[in-house]
Formats: sequence, structure tokens, C-alpha cells
Amino acid sequence: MSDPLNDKAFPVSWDQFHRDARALAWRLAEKGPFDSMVTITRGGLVPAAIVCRELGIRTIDTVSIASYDHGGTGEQTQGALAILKTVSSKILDTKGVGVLIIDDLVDTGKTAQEVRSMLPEAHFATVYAKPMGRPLVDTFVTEVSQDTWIYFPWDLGYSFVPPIAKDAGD
Ligand SMILES: O=P(O)(O)OC[C@H]1O[C@H](OP(=O)(O)OP(=O)(O)O)[C@H](O)[C@@H]1O
Ligand code: HPA
Ligand SMILES: [Mg+2]
Repeated sequence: MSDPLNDKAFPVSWDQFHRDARALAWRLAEKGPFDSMVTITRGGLVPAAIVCRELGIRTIDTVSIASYDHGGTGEQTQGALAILKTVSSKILDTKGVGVLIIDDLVDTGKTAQEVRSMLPEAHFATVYAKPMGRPLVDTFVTEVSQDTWIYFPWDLGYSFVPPIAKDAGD
């Protein structure tokens, strides 16, 4: 399991995220058409907004899944998945035909597995993928190693970073 305190850090700026999400839309443009989108909240909401704008998708539903406990300690552990909200019965009835599922990333693949079981025929897309989750994703843009923690721009703020050399002075 990923551990942000020891893992390699992969910070993503808003600019970079917009470019990567748009690159995902370019890849998906060849794989549709899609009648509707299901986004996995909360992380999927931002790429979903960018991709649905690019592909002209206007029917958007959400599935709310919570798994990682971000605590107050900086440690992030994955507990049992909790489905807080499922998709509409109209979309469930399609079994996923013509449905595009969007999330920000796939890590262990547990979240993807859960949503895939709801909509087995859907096309599953993420912006980033780690090796364990990659087999569950149909389309993604960038793969990072399993021991990398991705920091999204909505979770970051500007702060002082000390110099690399200990005697460089602040
Ligand atoms: O492949 P997995 O190991 O299941 O991890 C991937 C999921 O973890 C994160 O969501 P999280 O549950 O932290 O909730 P959030 O989207 O509300 O931040 C991320 O947005 C993915 O949905
Ligand atoms: O690498 C990650 N970054 C942010 N959230 C996550 N949820 C699972 N893995 C990650
Ligand atoms: Mg999520």
C-alpha cells in the first residue's frame, strides 16, 4: 500500500492537471461515443468537468466511494470501501453500455473494481495509474510507480521548502 511519508512525491499543478485531463479526453475521443458519464467522487469530479466539456457529454452522474483515511496525521491508509451514493437506476440498467466512468487515478484498483462490478460494460478512464490498478483501467494518460504518492493541486498550497543542502542557509 502507498505511504505518502515514505513514497516518492509526484506533485501535480493545476496547469499540468488540465493538460493531462485534456490528453485523456483526446484519447477517449477515439473510443466513444459515450451517452453519459459517471464520475467517482470526490477525486473524479475535476477530470470529469474537463473531459465532459471536451467530449460534449451532458448527462453526468456520480458514485460516492470513500476508502482512504487522510486522518490528521499525514498518514493515509485504505480502509474498507464505503459506498455513500450509487448511480441512478437508469444508468445501472444500461450495465455500462455507452457509459464513461472517470476517476483521477487508480492505485490498488479496489475502487475501480467496485464500480466496474456495478457497470461491467462501461469504459473506465483515469488520468493517472499505478501498476496494481492498471489492468482495471481501459484508458489512462500517465503511469507512476506503485511507491509514488500523487499530490493533486486541490490538496496543495504554497509553502516554504528548505534548500536541499543542509549548509545552504535559509
Ligand atoms: O485504486 P484505489 O486503491 O482504490 O485508490 C484510488 C481511489 O482513491 C482515491 O479516492 P479516495 O477514496 O481517497 O477518496 P476521494 O476521491 O474522495 O479523495 C482516488 O480518488 C481514487 O478514487
Ligand atoms: O497517490 C495517491 N494520491 C492521492 N490520492 C490517492 N488515493 C490513492 N492513491 C492516491
Ligand atoms: Mg477517489
